[in-house]
Amino acid sequence: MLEPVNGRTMYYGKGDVLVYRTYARPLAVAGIPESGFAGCDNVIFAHNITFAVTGEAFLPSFTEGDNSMVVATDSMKNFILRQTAEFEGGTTEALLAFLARRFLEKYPHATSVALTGDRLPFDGVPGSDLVFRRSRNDRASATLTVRRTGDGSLGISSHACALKDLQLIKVSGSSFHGFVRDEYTTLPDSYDRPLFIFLDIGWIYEDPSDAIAPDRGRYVAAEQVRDIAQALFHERNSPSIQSLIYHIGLRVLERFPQLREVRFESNNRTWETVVDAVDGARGGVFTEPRPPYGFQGFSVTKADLPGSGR
Ligand SMILES: O=c1[nH]c(=O)c2[nH]c(=O)[nH]c2[nH]1
Repeated sequence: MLEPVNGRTMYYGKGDVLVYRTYARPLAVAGIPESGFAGCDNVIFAHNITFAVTGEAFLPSFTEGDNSMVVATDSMKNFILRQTAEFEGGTTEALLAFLARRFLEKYPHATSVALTGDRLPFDGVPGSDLVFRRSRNDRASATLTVRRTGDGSLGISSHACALKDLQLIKVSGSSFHGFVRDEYTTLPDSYDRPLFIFLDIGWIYEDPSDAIAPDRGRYVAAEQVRDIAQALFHERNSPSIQSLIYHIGLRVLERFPQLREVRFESNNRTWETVVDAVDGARGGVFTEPRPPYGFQGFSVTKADLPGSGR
C-alpha cells in the first residue's frame, strides 16, 4: 500500500471510518451504449474509508516509544469526518485526493498518505427525494496514494478504481469443455451451465486527474463498468470465465480510451445441478456449489486492443 521508508515497511492509520456526507456535488458522466447510467445526484455520498500515513518522522514512535510526532488515529478519524464537510466534489477519487492533500498540508512531517474509500450505496425510492434504501450489492471503490514530491508539492503516486463484489448469474448460454482430461479429471464437459460469478473489476487511468475532476468529462463510473460486464455476459456464449473477463476488459478499454488498464479477480460459483431441464424444457433445479471455489486473475491493457500494433 505505502512505499517503504528507507527499505522498511512503516505505516499506521485508521480503518472502517464511516462517513455519511449528504448533498455532495451531483455527478454527470458521458453516456455509453451498454449503460443507461448518466450520473447520480449524490444526495447520500457515503464511504467506508481506510486511511494510512507514513514518514520518517514516525520511526521513533516504533523504535523508541516516542509519541511526540504521532497524530493519534482517533484524530485521523475526526479529521476525515470534519474535512468531508468541506469537500466540494462528487466522486470517491476526488474525496480521497482532497482528504490526503488536506492531511499532508496540516501535518508537514507526514510524507505520504494511502487511502481506500468503499462507497456505501443507497438507492433512491420512487416518489421521494429524501428517502433512500441501503443497498448490499456491488459497490464502487478507489485507492489513492498521495505523497510529497522533491519540490514539496503534492502528487498522486498511485491509484486504482474498482467495482467490488459484482455477483452475476447467467442461467443458460455458458459452457466449459475441452480442458485437460487425465486421471485427475472428474468434471464432465459442460455445454450449457448456469454460470454464477463473483467479480472484482479494477481500472487505472492514463491520467488520474480524469478521476478527480469529472468536469473534464472523462470520469468512468463504476455503474458503467458494471453495465458493460452485464452486457458482455449477456452477449457472449462464454467458453470459460477466463475468456469472459478478457472480453469484458476489451470492451471497457474500447469505451474508455482514458483508461490504461482493467484488472479482474473472478470467482466461480457455478450452481450445482440437482434436476436437469428435460427435453429442452425450461426449469431445472440447482443449489449452491460446495467449496472449494475456482478463481481467475487477469489484466487487460491497450496492447490487447485489436489494431494496437503492440
Ligand atoms: O470458467 C471456468 N474456468 C476454469 O478454469 C474452470 N475449471 C473448472 O473446474 N471449472 C472452470 N470454469
